[in-house]
Amino acid sequence: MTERRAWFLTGTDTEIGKTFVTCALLHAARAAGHSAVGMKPIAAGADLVDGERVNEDAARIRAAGSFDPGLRVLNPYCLASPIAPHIAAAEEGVRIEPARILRAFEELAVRADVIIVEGVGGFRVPLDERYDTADLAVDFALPVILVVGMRLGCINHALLTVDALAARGLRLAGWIANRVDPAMLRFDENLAALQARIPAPLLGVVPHVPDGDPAKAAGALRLPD
Ligand SMILES: Nc1ncnc2c1ncn2[C@@H]1O[C@H](COP(=O)(O)OP(=O)(O)OP(=O)(O)O)[C@@H](O)[C@H]1O
Ligand SMILES: C[C@H](N)[C@H](N)CCCCCC(=O)O
Ligand SMILES: [Mg+2]
Repeated sequence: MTERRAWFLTGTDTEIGKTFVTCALLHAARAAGHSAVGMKPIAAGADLVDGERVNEDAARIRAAGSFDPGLRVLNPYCLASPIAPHIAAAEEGVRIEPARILRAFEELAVRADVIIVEGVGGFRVPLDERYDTADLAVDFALPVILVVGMRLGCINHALLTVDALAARGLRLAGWIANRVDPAMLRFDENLAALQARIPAPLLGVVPHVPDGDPAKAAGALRLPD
């Protein structure tokens, strides 16, 4: 039997390709013969489909997995507005309970040998007045994958995230450079600056895929050892 492996995937910001890379990693894992699923514990922004709230990230992650664990297992908290989640939750009177998220994770994890959990926004996004996504990563107790959205400003964001992970005792299993901005100037020099400073393996440089199909980026990536 294959050993179960799971990671918490975070990024340098919102809209930098966490979902894109999560899906590409799931495709890469499946191509290597693994049963692979993703999870989006908390999402902000939803459409109503047949009376059920569906978040776009959750739908993309659901489509990329080996099997469908059910939308509310894959995405236990789906808030309506595409805003900071603690504000969306407060507006709806929802309290985010970490225990419910961890139960859902166990439910899907028993059926897969590769699991990728996508955070929300960057690494320290509040979920209520005291708890944030860094606390959630600690509660998951998983090694972390960091997606760096390659655009001006990402070096600072990446290094702050690396420091924040270390401060919580989390292990950075690897990082991925995602070419979210294909027009970034001095790409190679920026990549070299990050490689020299991030104390973890580079798992891949994801090209800009014009049609946004993450399956086409799977070959540019590997899972952490
Ligand atoms: N390498 C890439 N090539 C082409 N398009 C990309 C790439 N990476 C990301 N994108 C596109 O950029 C947009 C933002 O990416 P994505 O939704 O994955 O970001 P995110 O970090 O998950 O955002 P959020 O914080 O909302 O979860 C999407 O439209 C996605 O398809
Ligand atoms: C709605 C959006 N796409 C993200 N899912 C939420 C990003 C929250 C960012 C909060 C912040 O750091 O200011
Ligand atoms: Mg996302």
